[in-house]
Amino acid sequence: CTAGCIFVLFSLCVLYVGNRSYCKLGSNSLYAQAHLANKINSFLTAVGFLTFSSAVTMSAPFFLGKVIDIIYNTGTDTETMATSLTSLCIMLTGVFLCGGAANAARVYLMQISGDQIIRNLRATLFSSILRQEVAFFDRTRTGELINRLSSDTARVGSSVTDNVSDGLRAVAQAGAGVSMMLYVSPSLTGFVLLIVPPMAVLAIVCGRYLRSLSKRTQDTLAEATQLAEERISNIRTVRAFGKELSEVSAYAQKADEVLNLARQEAVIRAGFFGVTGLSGNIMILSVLYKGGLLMANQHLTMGELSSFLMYTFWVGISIAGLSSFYSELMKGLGAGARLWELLDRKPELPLNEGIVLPPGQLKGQLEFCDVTFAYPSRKEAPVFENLSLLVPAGSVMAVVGASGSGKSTLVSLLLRLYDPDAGVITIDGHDVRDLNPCWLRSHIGTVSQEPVLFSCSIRENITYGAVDPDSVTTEDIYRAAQVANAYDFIQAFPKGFDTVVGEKGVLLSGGQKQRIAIARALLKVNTAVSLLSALDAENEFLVQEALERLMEGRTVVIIAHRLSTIQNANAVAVLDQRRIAECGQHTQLLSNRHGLFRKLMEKQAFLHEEQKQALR
Ligand SMILES: Nc1ncnc2c1ncn2[C@@H]1O[C@H](COP(=O)(O)OP(=O)(O)OP(=O)(O)O)[C@@H](O)[C@H]1O
Repeated sequence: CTAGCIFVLFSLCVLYVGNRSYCKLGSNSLYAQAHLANKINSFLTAVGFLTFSSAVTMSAPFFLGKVIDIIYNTGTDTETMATSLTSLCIMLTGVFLCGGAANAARVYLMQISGDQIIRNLRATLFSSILRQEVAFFDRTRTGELINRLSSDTARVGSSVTDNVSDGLRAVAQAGAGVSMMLYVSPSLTGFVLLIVPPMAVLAIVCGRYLRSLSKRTQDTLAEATQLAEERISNIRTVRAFGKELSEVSAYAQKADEVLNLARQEAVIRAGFFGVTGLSGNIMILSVLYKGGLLMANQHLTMGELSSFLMYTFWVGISIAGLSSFYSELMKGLGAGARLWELLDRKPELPLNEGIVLPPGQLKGQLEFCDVTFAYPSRKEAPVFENLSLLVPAGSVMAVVGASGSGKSTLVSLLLRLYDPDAGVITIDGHDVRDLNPCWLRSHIGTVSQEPVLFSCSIRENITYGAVDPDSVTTEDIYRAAQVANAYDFIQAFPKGFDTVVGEKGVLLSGGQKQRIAIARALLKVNTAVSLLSALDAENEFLVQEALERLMEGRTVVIIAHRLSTIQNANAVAVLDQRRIAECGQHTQLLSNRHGLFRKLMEKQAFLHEEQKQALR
C-alpha cells in the first residue's frame, strides 16, 4: 500500500510537471499542441507497464525467500517438497517473462515519448529564434544559438528520456522494497533506513553543484562552437593571414576550459558514486549482522533473511539510481535554463501582424519624415538625426555618401528590420509600423552587393523570392532568369537549374550570384518598391542590364557608387552628418562647385578629366 501510494503520487507529480513543460513548449506551435494528447497517452501507457514490471521485480525476493524456505524446510517429505518447488518455479518463470516483456515495452514507450519531446523542442526553439527581431541577432552570437539548438536540446532531451523512466522505476522499486522490508522485519528495516537521510542530503548538494556546473559547461561550449564556426566559414581569410596555428590554439584553449569543467564534474560524480557504493555495502553488512542475530533468536527464518537481503540490495540500487536521477535532472535543468529563456522571449518587432493593403493598391511612394535612429546595440552613436527624404512612386533615387554614412541603414529601416527612435517612415502615406511586416517585405525586392545564396539548387534559390513558391512554374523561373541575364550560364551547367550552389556545390562568381539574386527579386509579384544596393563590385554589363530591367516601372532606392547608376537615377540623395545633406538631379548637384556631391564625386574619381573641364 505504502509503495503504491508513493509511486502514484510521484507519477502524478512527474505527469503534472511534464505536462506543464510540454504545454510551455507547445504554446508556440500548433503542431505541438495537436500531438500533446498522443504523447500523454504513450507516457501513461509506459507508466502502466512500469508499474507492472516493478511489481514483478519487487515480488521476486519475497517468492525466492519462499523457495528457500521450501528447500530448507526439513519437516516435509521429498515428494511434497519437489511438487511445491516445481509449481512455484513454473509460476515464477511465467511471471518473470511477463515482467520482462512489460519492462521492454516501458523502455520503448518512454524512449519514443522522449525523442518526440526533443524533436518538438528543437522545432519550437528554431521557430522562436527565427521570429526574433534583427537587433537580437546583432547582440547574440550565431555559435551560441547553434549550440542551444543542438547540444542543449540534446542534453535536456536525454535528461528527460533517460531520467524520467529510470527515476520512476527507482521510486517504485524503493517504495515497494521498503514496504516489503517492513512487512518481513520492521525492526531490521528501521536499522537499515538510518542511512537514507545523509544520502539524500549528499544527493541534493551534489545535484545543485552539478546544475551550475552544467550551465557553465554549456556556455563555454557555445563560445567554442562560435569560434570554430566563424573560423571555418571564413577559412579564406584565416589562410590569407596565415593564422591557422593561432586559431588552433585559441580553439584548444576553449576546449581546455570545457575539459576543466568536465574534470570538476568528474570529481563530484566520482566522490558521490564512491560514497553511495560504500553505503550500499555497509547496508548489506548491517543486514547480515543484525539479521544473523535475529535468526539466532528465532525471530527470522532463513528464507526471510534472504528475502530481506535481496530487498535491501534492490532498495540500495534504487536509491543510488534516484540520486543519479536527481543529479542528471539538475544537469538537464542547468542546460535548459537558457533554452527556456530563448523559448519564452517575445520578439520586440512583430513578424506577421498589421495592415495588409488590398492587391494592386501599393503605388510605392516612400517618405522618411524627421527620422532619428541609433542601432539598439550602439544607442550612444545615432546614425540619423531628423533625416527627411521623399522618393515619389515609380522614381529611382540614388543614395550616395561616404562609407559608414548610413546608406545600408536607410534600406534596413525601410524593410523594417529596425524601428526609428523618432519620426516616421511611410509608404503611400501609411506608417510602416502599422503595416504587416511580412506583407511589406514581400513587396520589396532586394538585391544586395554580396547576395547570399543557400546551399540548394539554383531553381530553389530563385523560387525563394516567391511569396507562394508552390505556385511558381518552371516557365516563371526561366523567364526571371532570362530577364536577369542568368539563363544562359545556368543552362551551361550539366545539371542546369538543378545545379546545387553554395559550399557543397558549384562556386559561382560574384556577378553570377548577383544575376541569380536579381532573378530571385523578379519573382516577387507586385513588387512596387525595389531596394537595390549598388553592384559596383561586379562591373559587368550583363549585371547592369539585368538591374536596369528590374528597376523598370518600380520605385527604386539604390545605393550607388557607379557614375552610370547615378546619371540614370531621377534624383540623388547625399547622406552626410546623420541627415540628407543634398538632394536633387545629379547635373544640378554637380554644378554646385562647393557642394558635397561634387566633392564626393571628385574624391571617388568618378569624374573624367573632360567632364571636370566642361564643368569648370
Ligand atoms: N548592426 C549594427 N549594429 C550597430 N551599428 C551598426 C550596425 N550596422 C551598421 N552600424 C553602424 O552604423 C553606421 C552606418 O552603417 P551603414 O552600414 O549603414 O553605412 P554605409 O553608408 O552603408 O557604409 P558602406 O558604404 O561602407 O557600406 C556605421 O557607423 C556602422 O558602424
